[in-house]
Amino acid sequence: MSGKLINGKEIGEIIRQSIQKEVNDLQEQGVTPGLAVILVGDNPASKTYVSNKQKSCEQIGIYSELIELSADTTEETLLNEINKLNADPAIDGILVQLPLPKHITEQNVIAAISPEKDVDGFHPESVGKMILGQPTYLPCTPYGVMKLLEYANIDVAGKHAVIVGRSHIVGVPMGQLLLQKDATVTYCHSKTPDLVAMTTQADILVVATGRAKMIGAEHVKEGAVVIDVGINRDENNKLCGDVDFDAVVDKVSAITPVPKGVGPMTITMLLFNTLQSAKKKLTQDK
Ligand SMILES: Nc1nc(=O)c2c([nH]1)NC[C@@H]1CN(c3ccc(C(=O)N[C@@H](CCC(=O)O)C(=O)O)cc3)C=[N+]21
Repeated sequence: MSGKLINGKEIGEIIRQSIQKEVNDLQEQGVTPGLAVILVGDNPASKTYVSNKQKSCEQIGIYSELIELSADTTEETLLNEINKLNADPAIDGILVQLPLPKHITEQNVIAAISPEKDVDGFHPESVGKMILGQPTYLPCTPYGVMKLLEYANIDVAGKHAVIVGRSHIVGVPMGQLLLQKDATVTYCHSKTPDLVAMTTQADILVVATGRAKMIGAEHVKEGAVVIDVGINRDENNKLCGDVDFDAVVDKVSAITPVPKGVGPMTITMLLFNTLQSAKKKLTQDK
């Protein structure tokens, strides 16, 4: 049973050790990677995520800057802040915590981030390059999932990967990255008429819907690999995924838990992308 668990905390830790080594090397050359996080409003979940990101930066020697703006901040003010960070040589990566208040148009904000500092990989230029398979910042959550599969020795080529959820930040790029590793990819979403008929065909099932425990035993094929991207609170206010872990664990060959699954990998890949950005600065300056 224990061999089944894909531990994102442990795998993330292994990757962070090599990032930390590279950060140290960079610092010896006089470069400190810097990440700016902009938080608009005071959503408690967002605050927790942001403080996790900051702690992780601190731990491995990445400079981090938090810009906190009130919930009624105008789009114009936010765009001004982004422009300042675009021009700030101490900042290699800019992350605007999503979701944003409704009066702000997310696409305008994402498009304002310099693609050179787009460590989330959300800018249209980054998305385009990802789809074309060109070097770019890959979105941290799908990238983290690919690393989990790699470290868990799960070969993707020729497998049928079924993605549940079609968000621009997880579901859509997830399918793209799996496709690039030669998986056969099926996307499912809220308008899919017979979800069970689709998900039971999955060798690799990735769930990113934001609906607590929506995937049960009836959705999974015996021996499937299940990746749970969801982070929700259950009826007892306990952290849980989009997958009913207890219901499927005996049926699957491998599964990511929540917490300690995909979440820590998202942050790990954010640190990785920030390091890559800082490394570019080094070669450009010389
Ligand atoms: N521009 C932007 N980029 C993001 O990457 C982004 C975002 N906005 N908005 C919100 C989501 C969510 N997200 C998480 C990252 C790590 C954990 C994480 O580390 N979770 C831990 C602990 C969770 C806990 O204790 O609350 C775990 O799953 O083990 C969770 C959630 C990044 N997001």
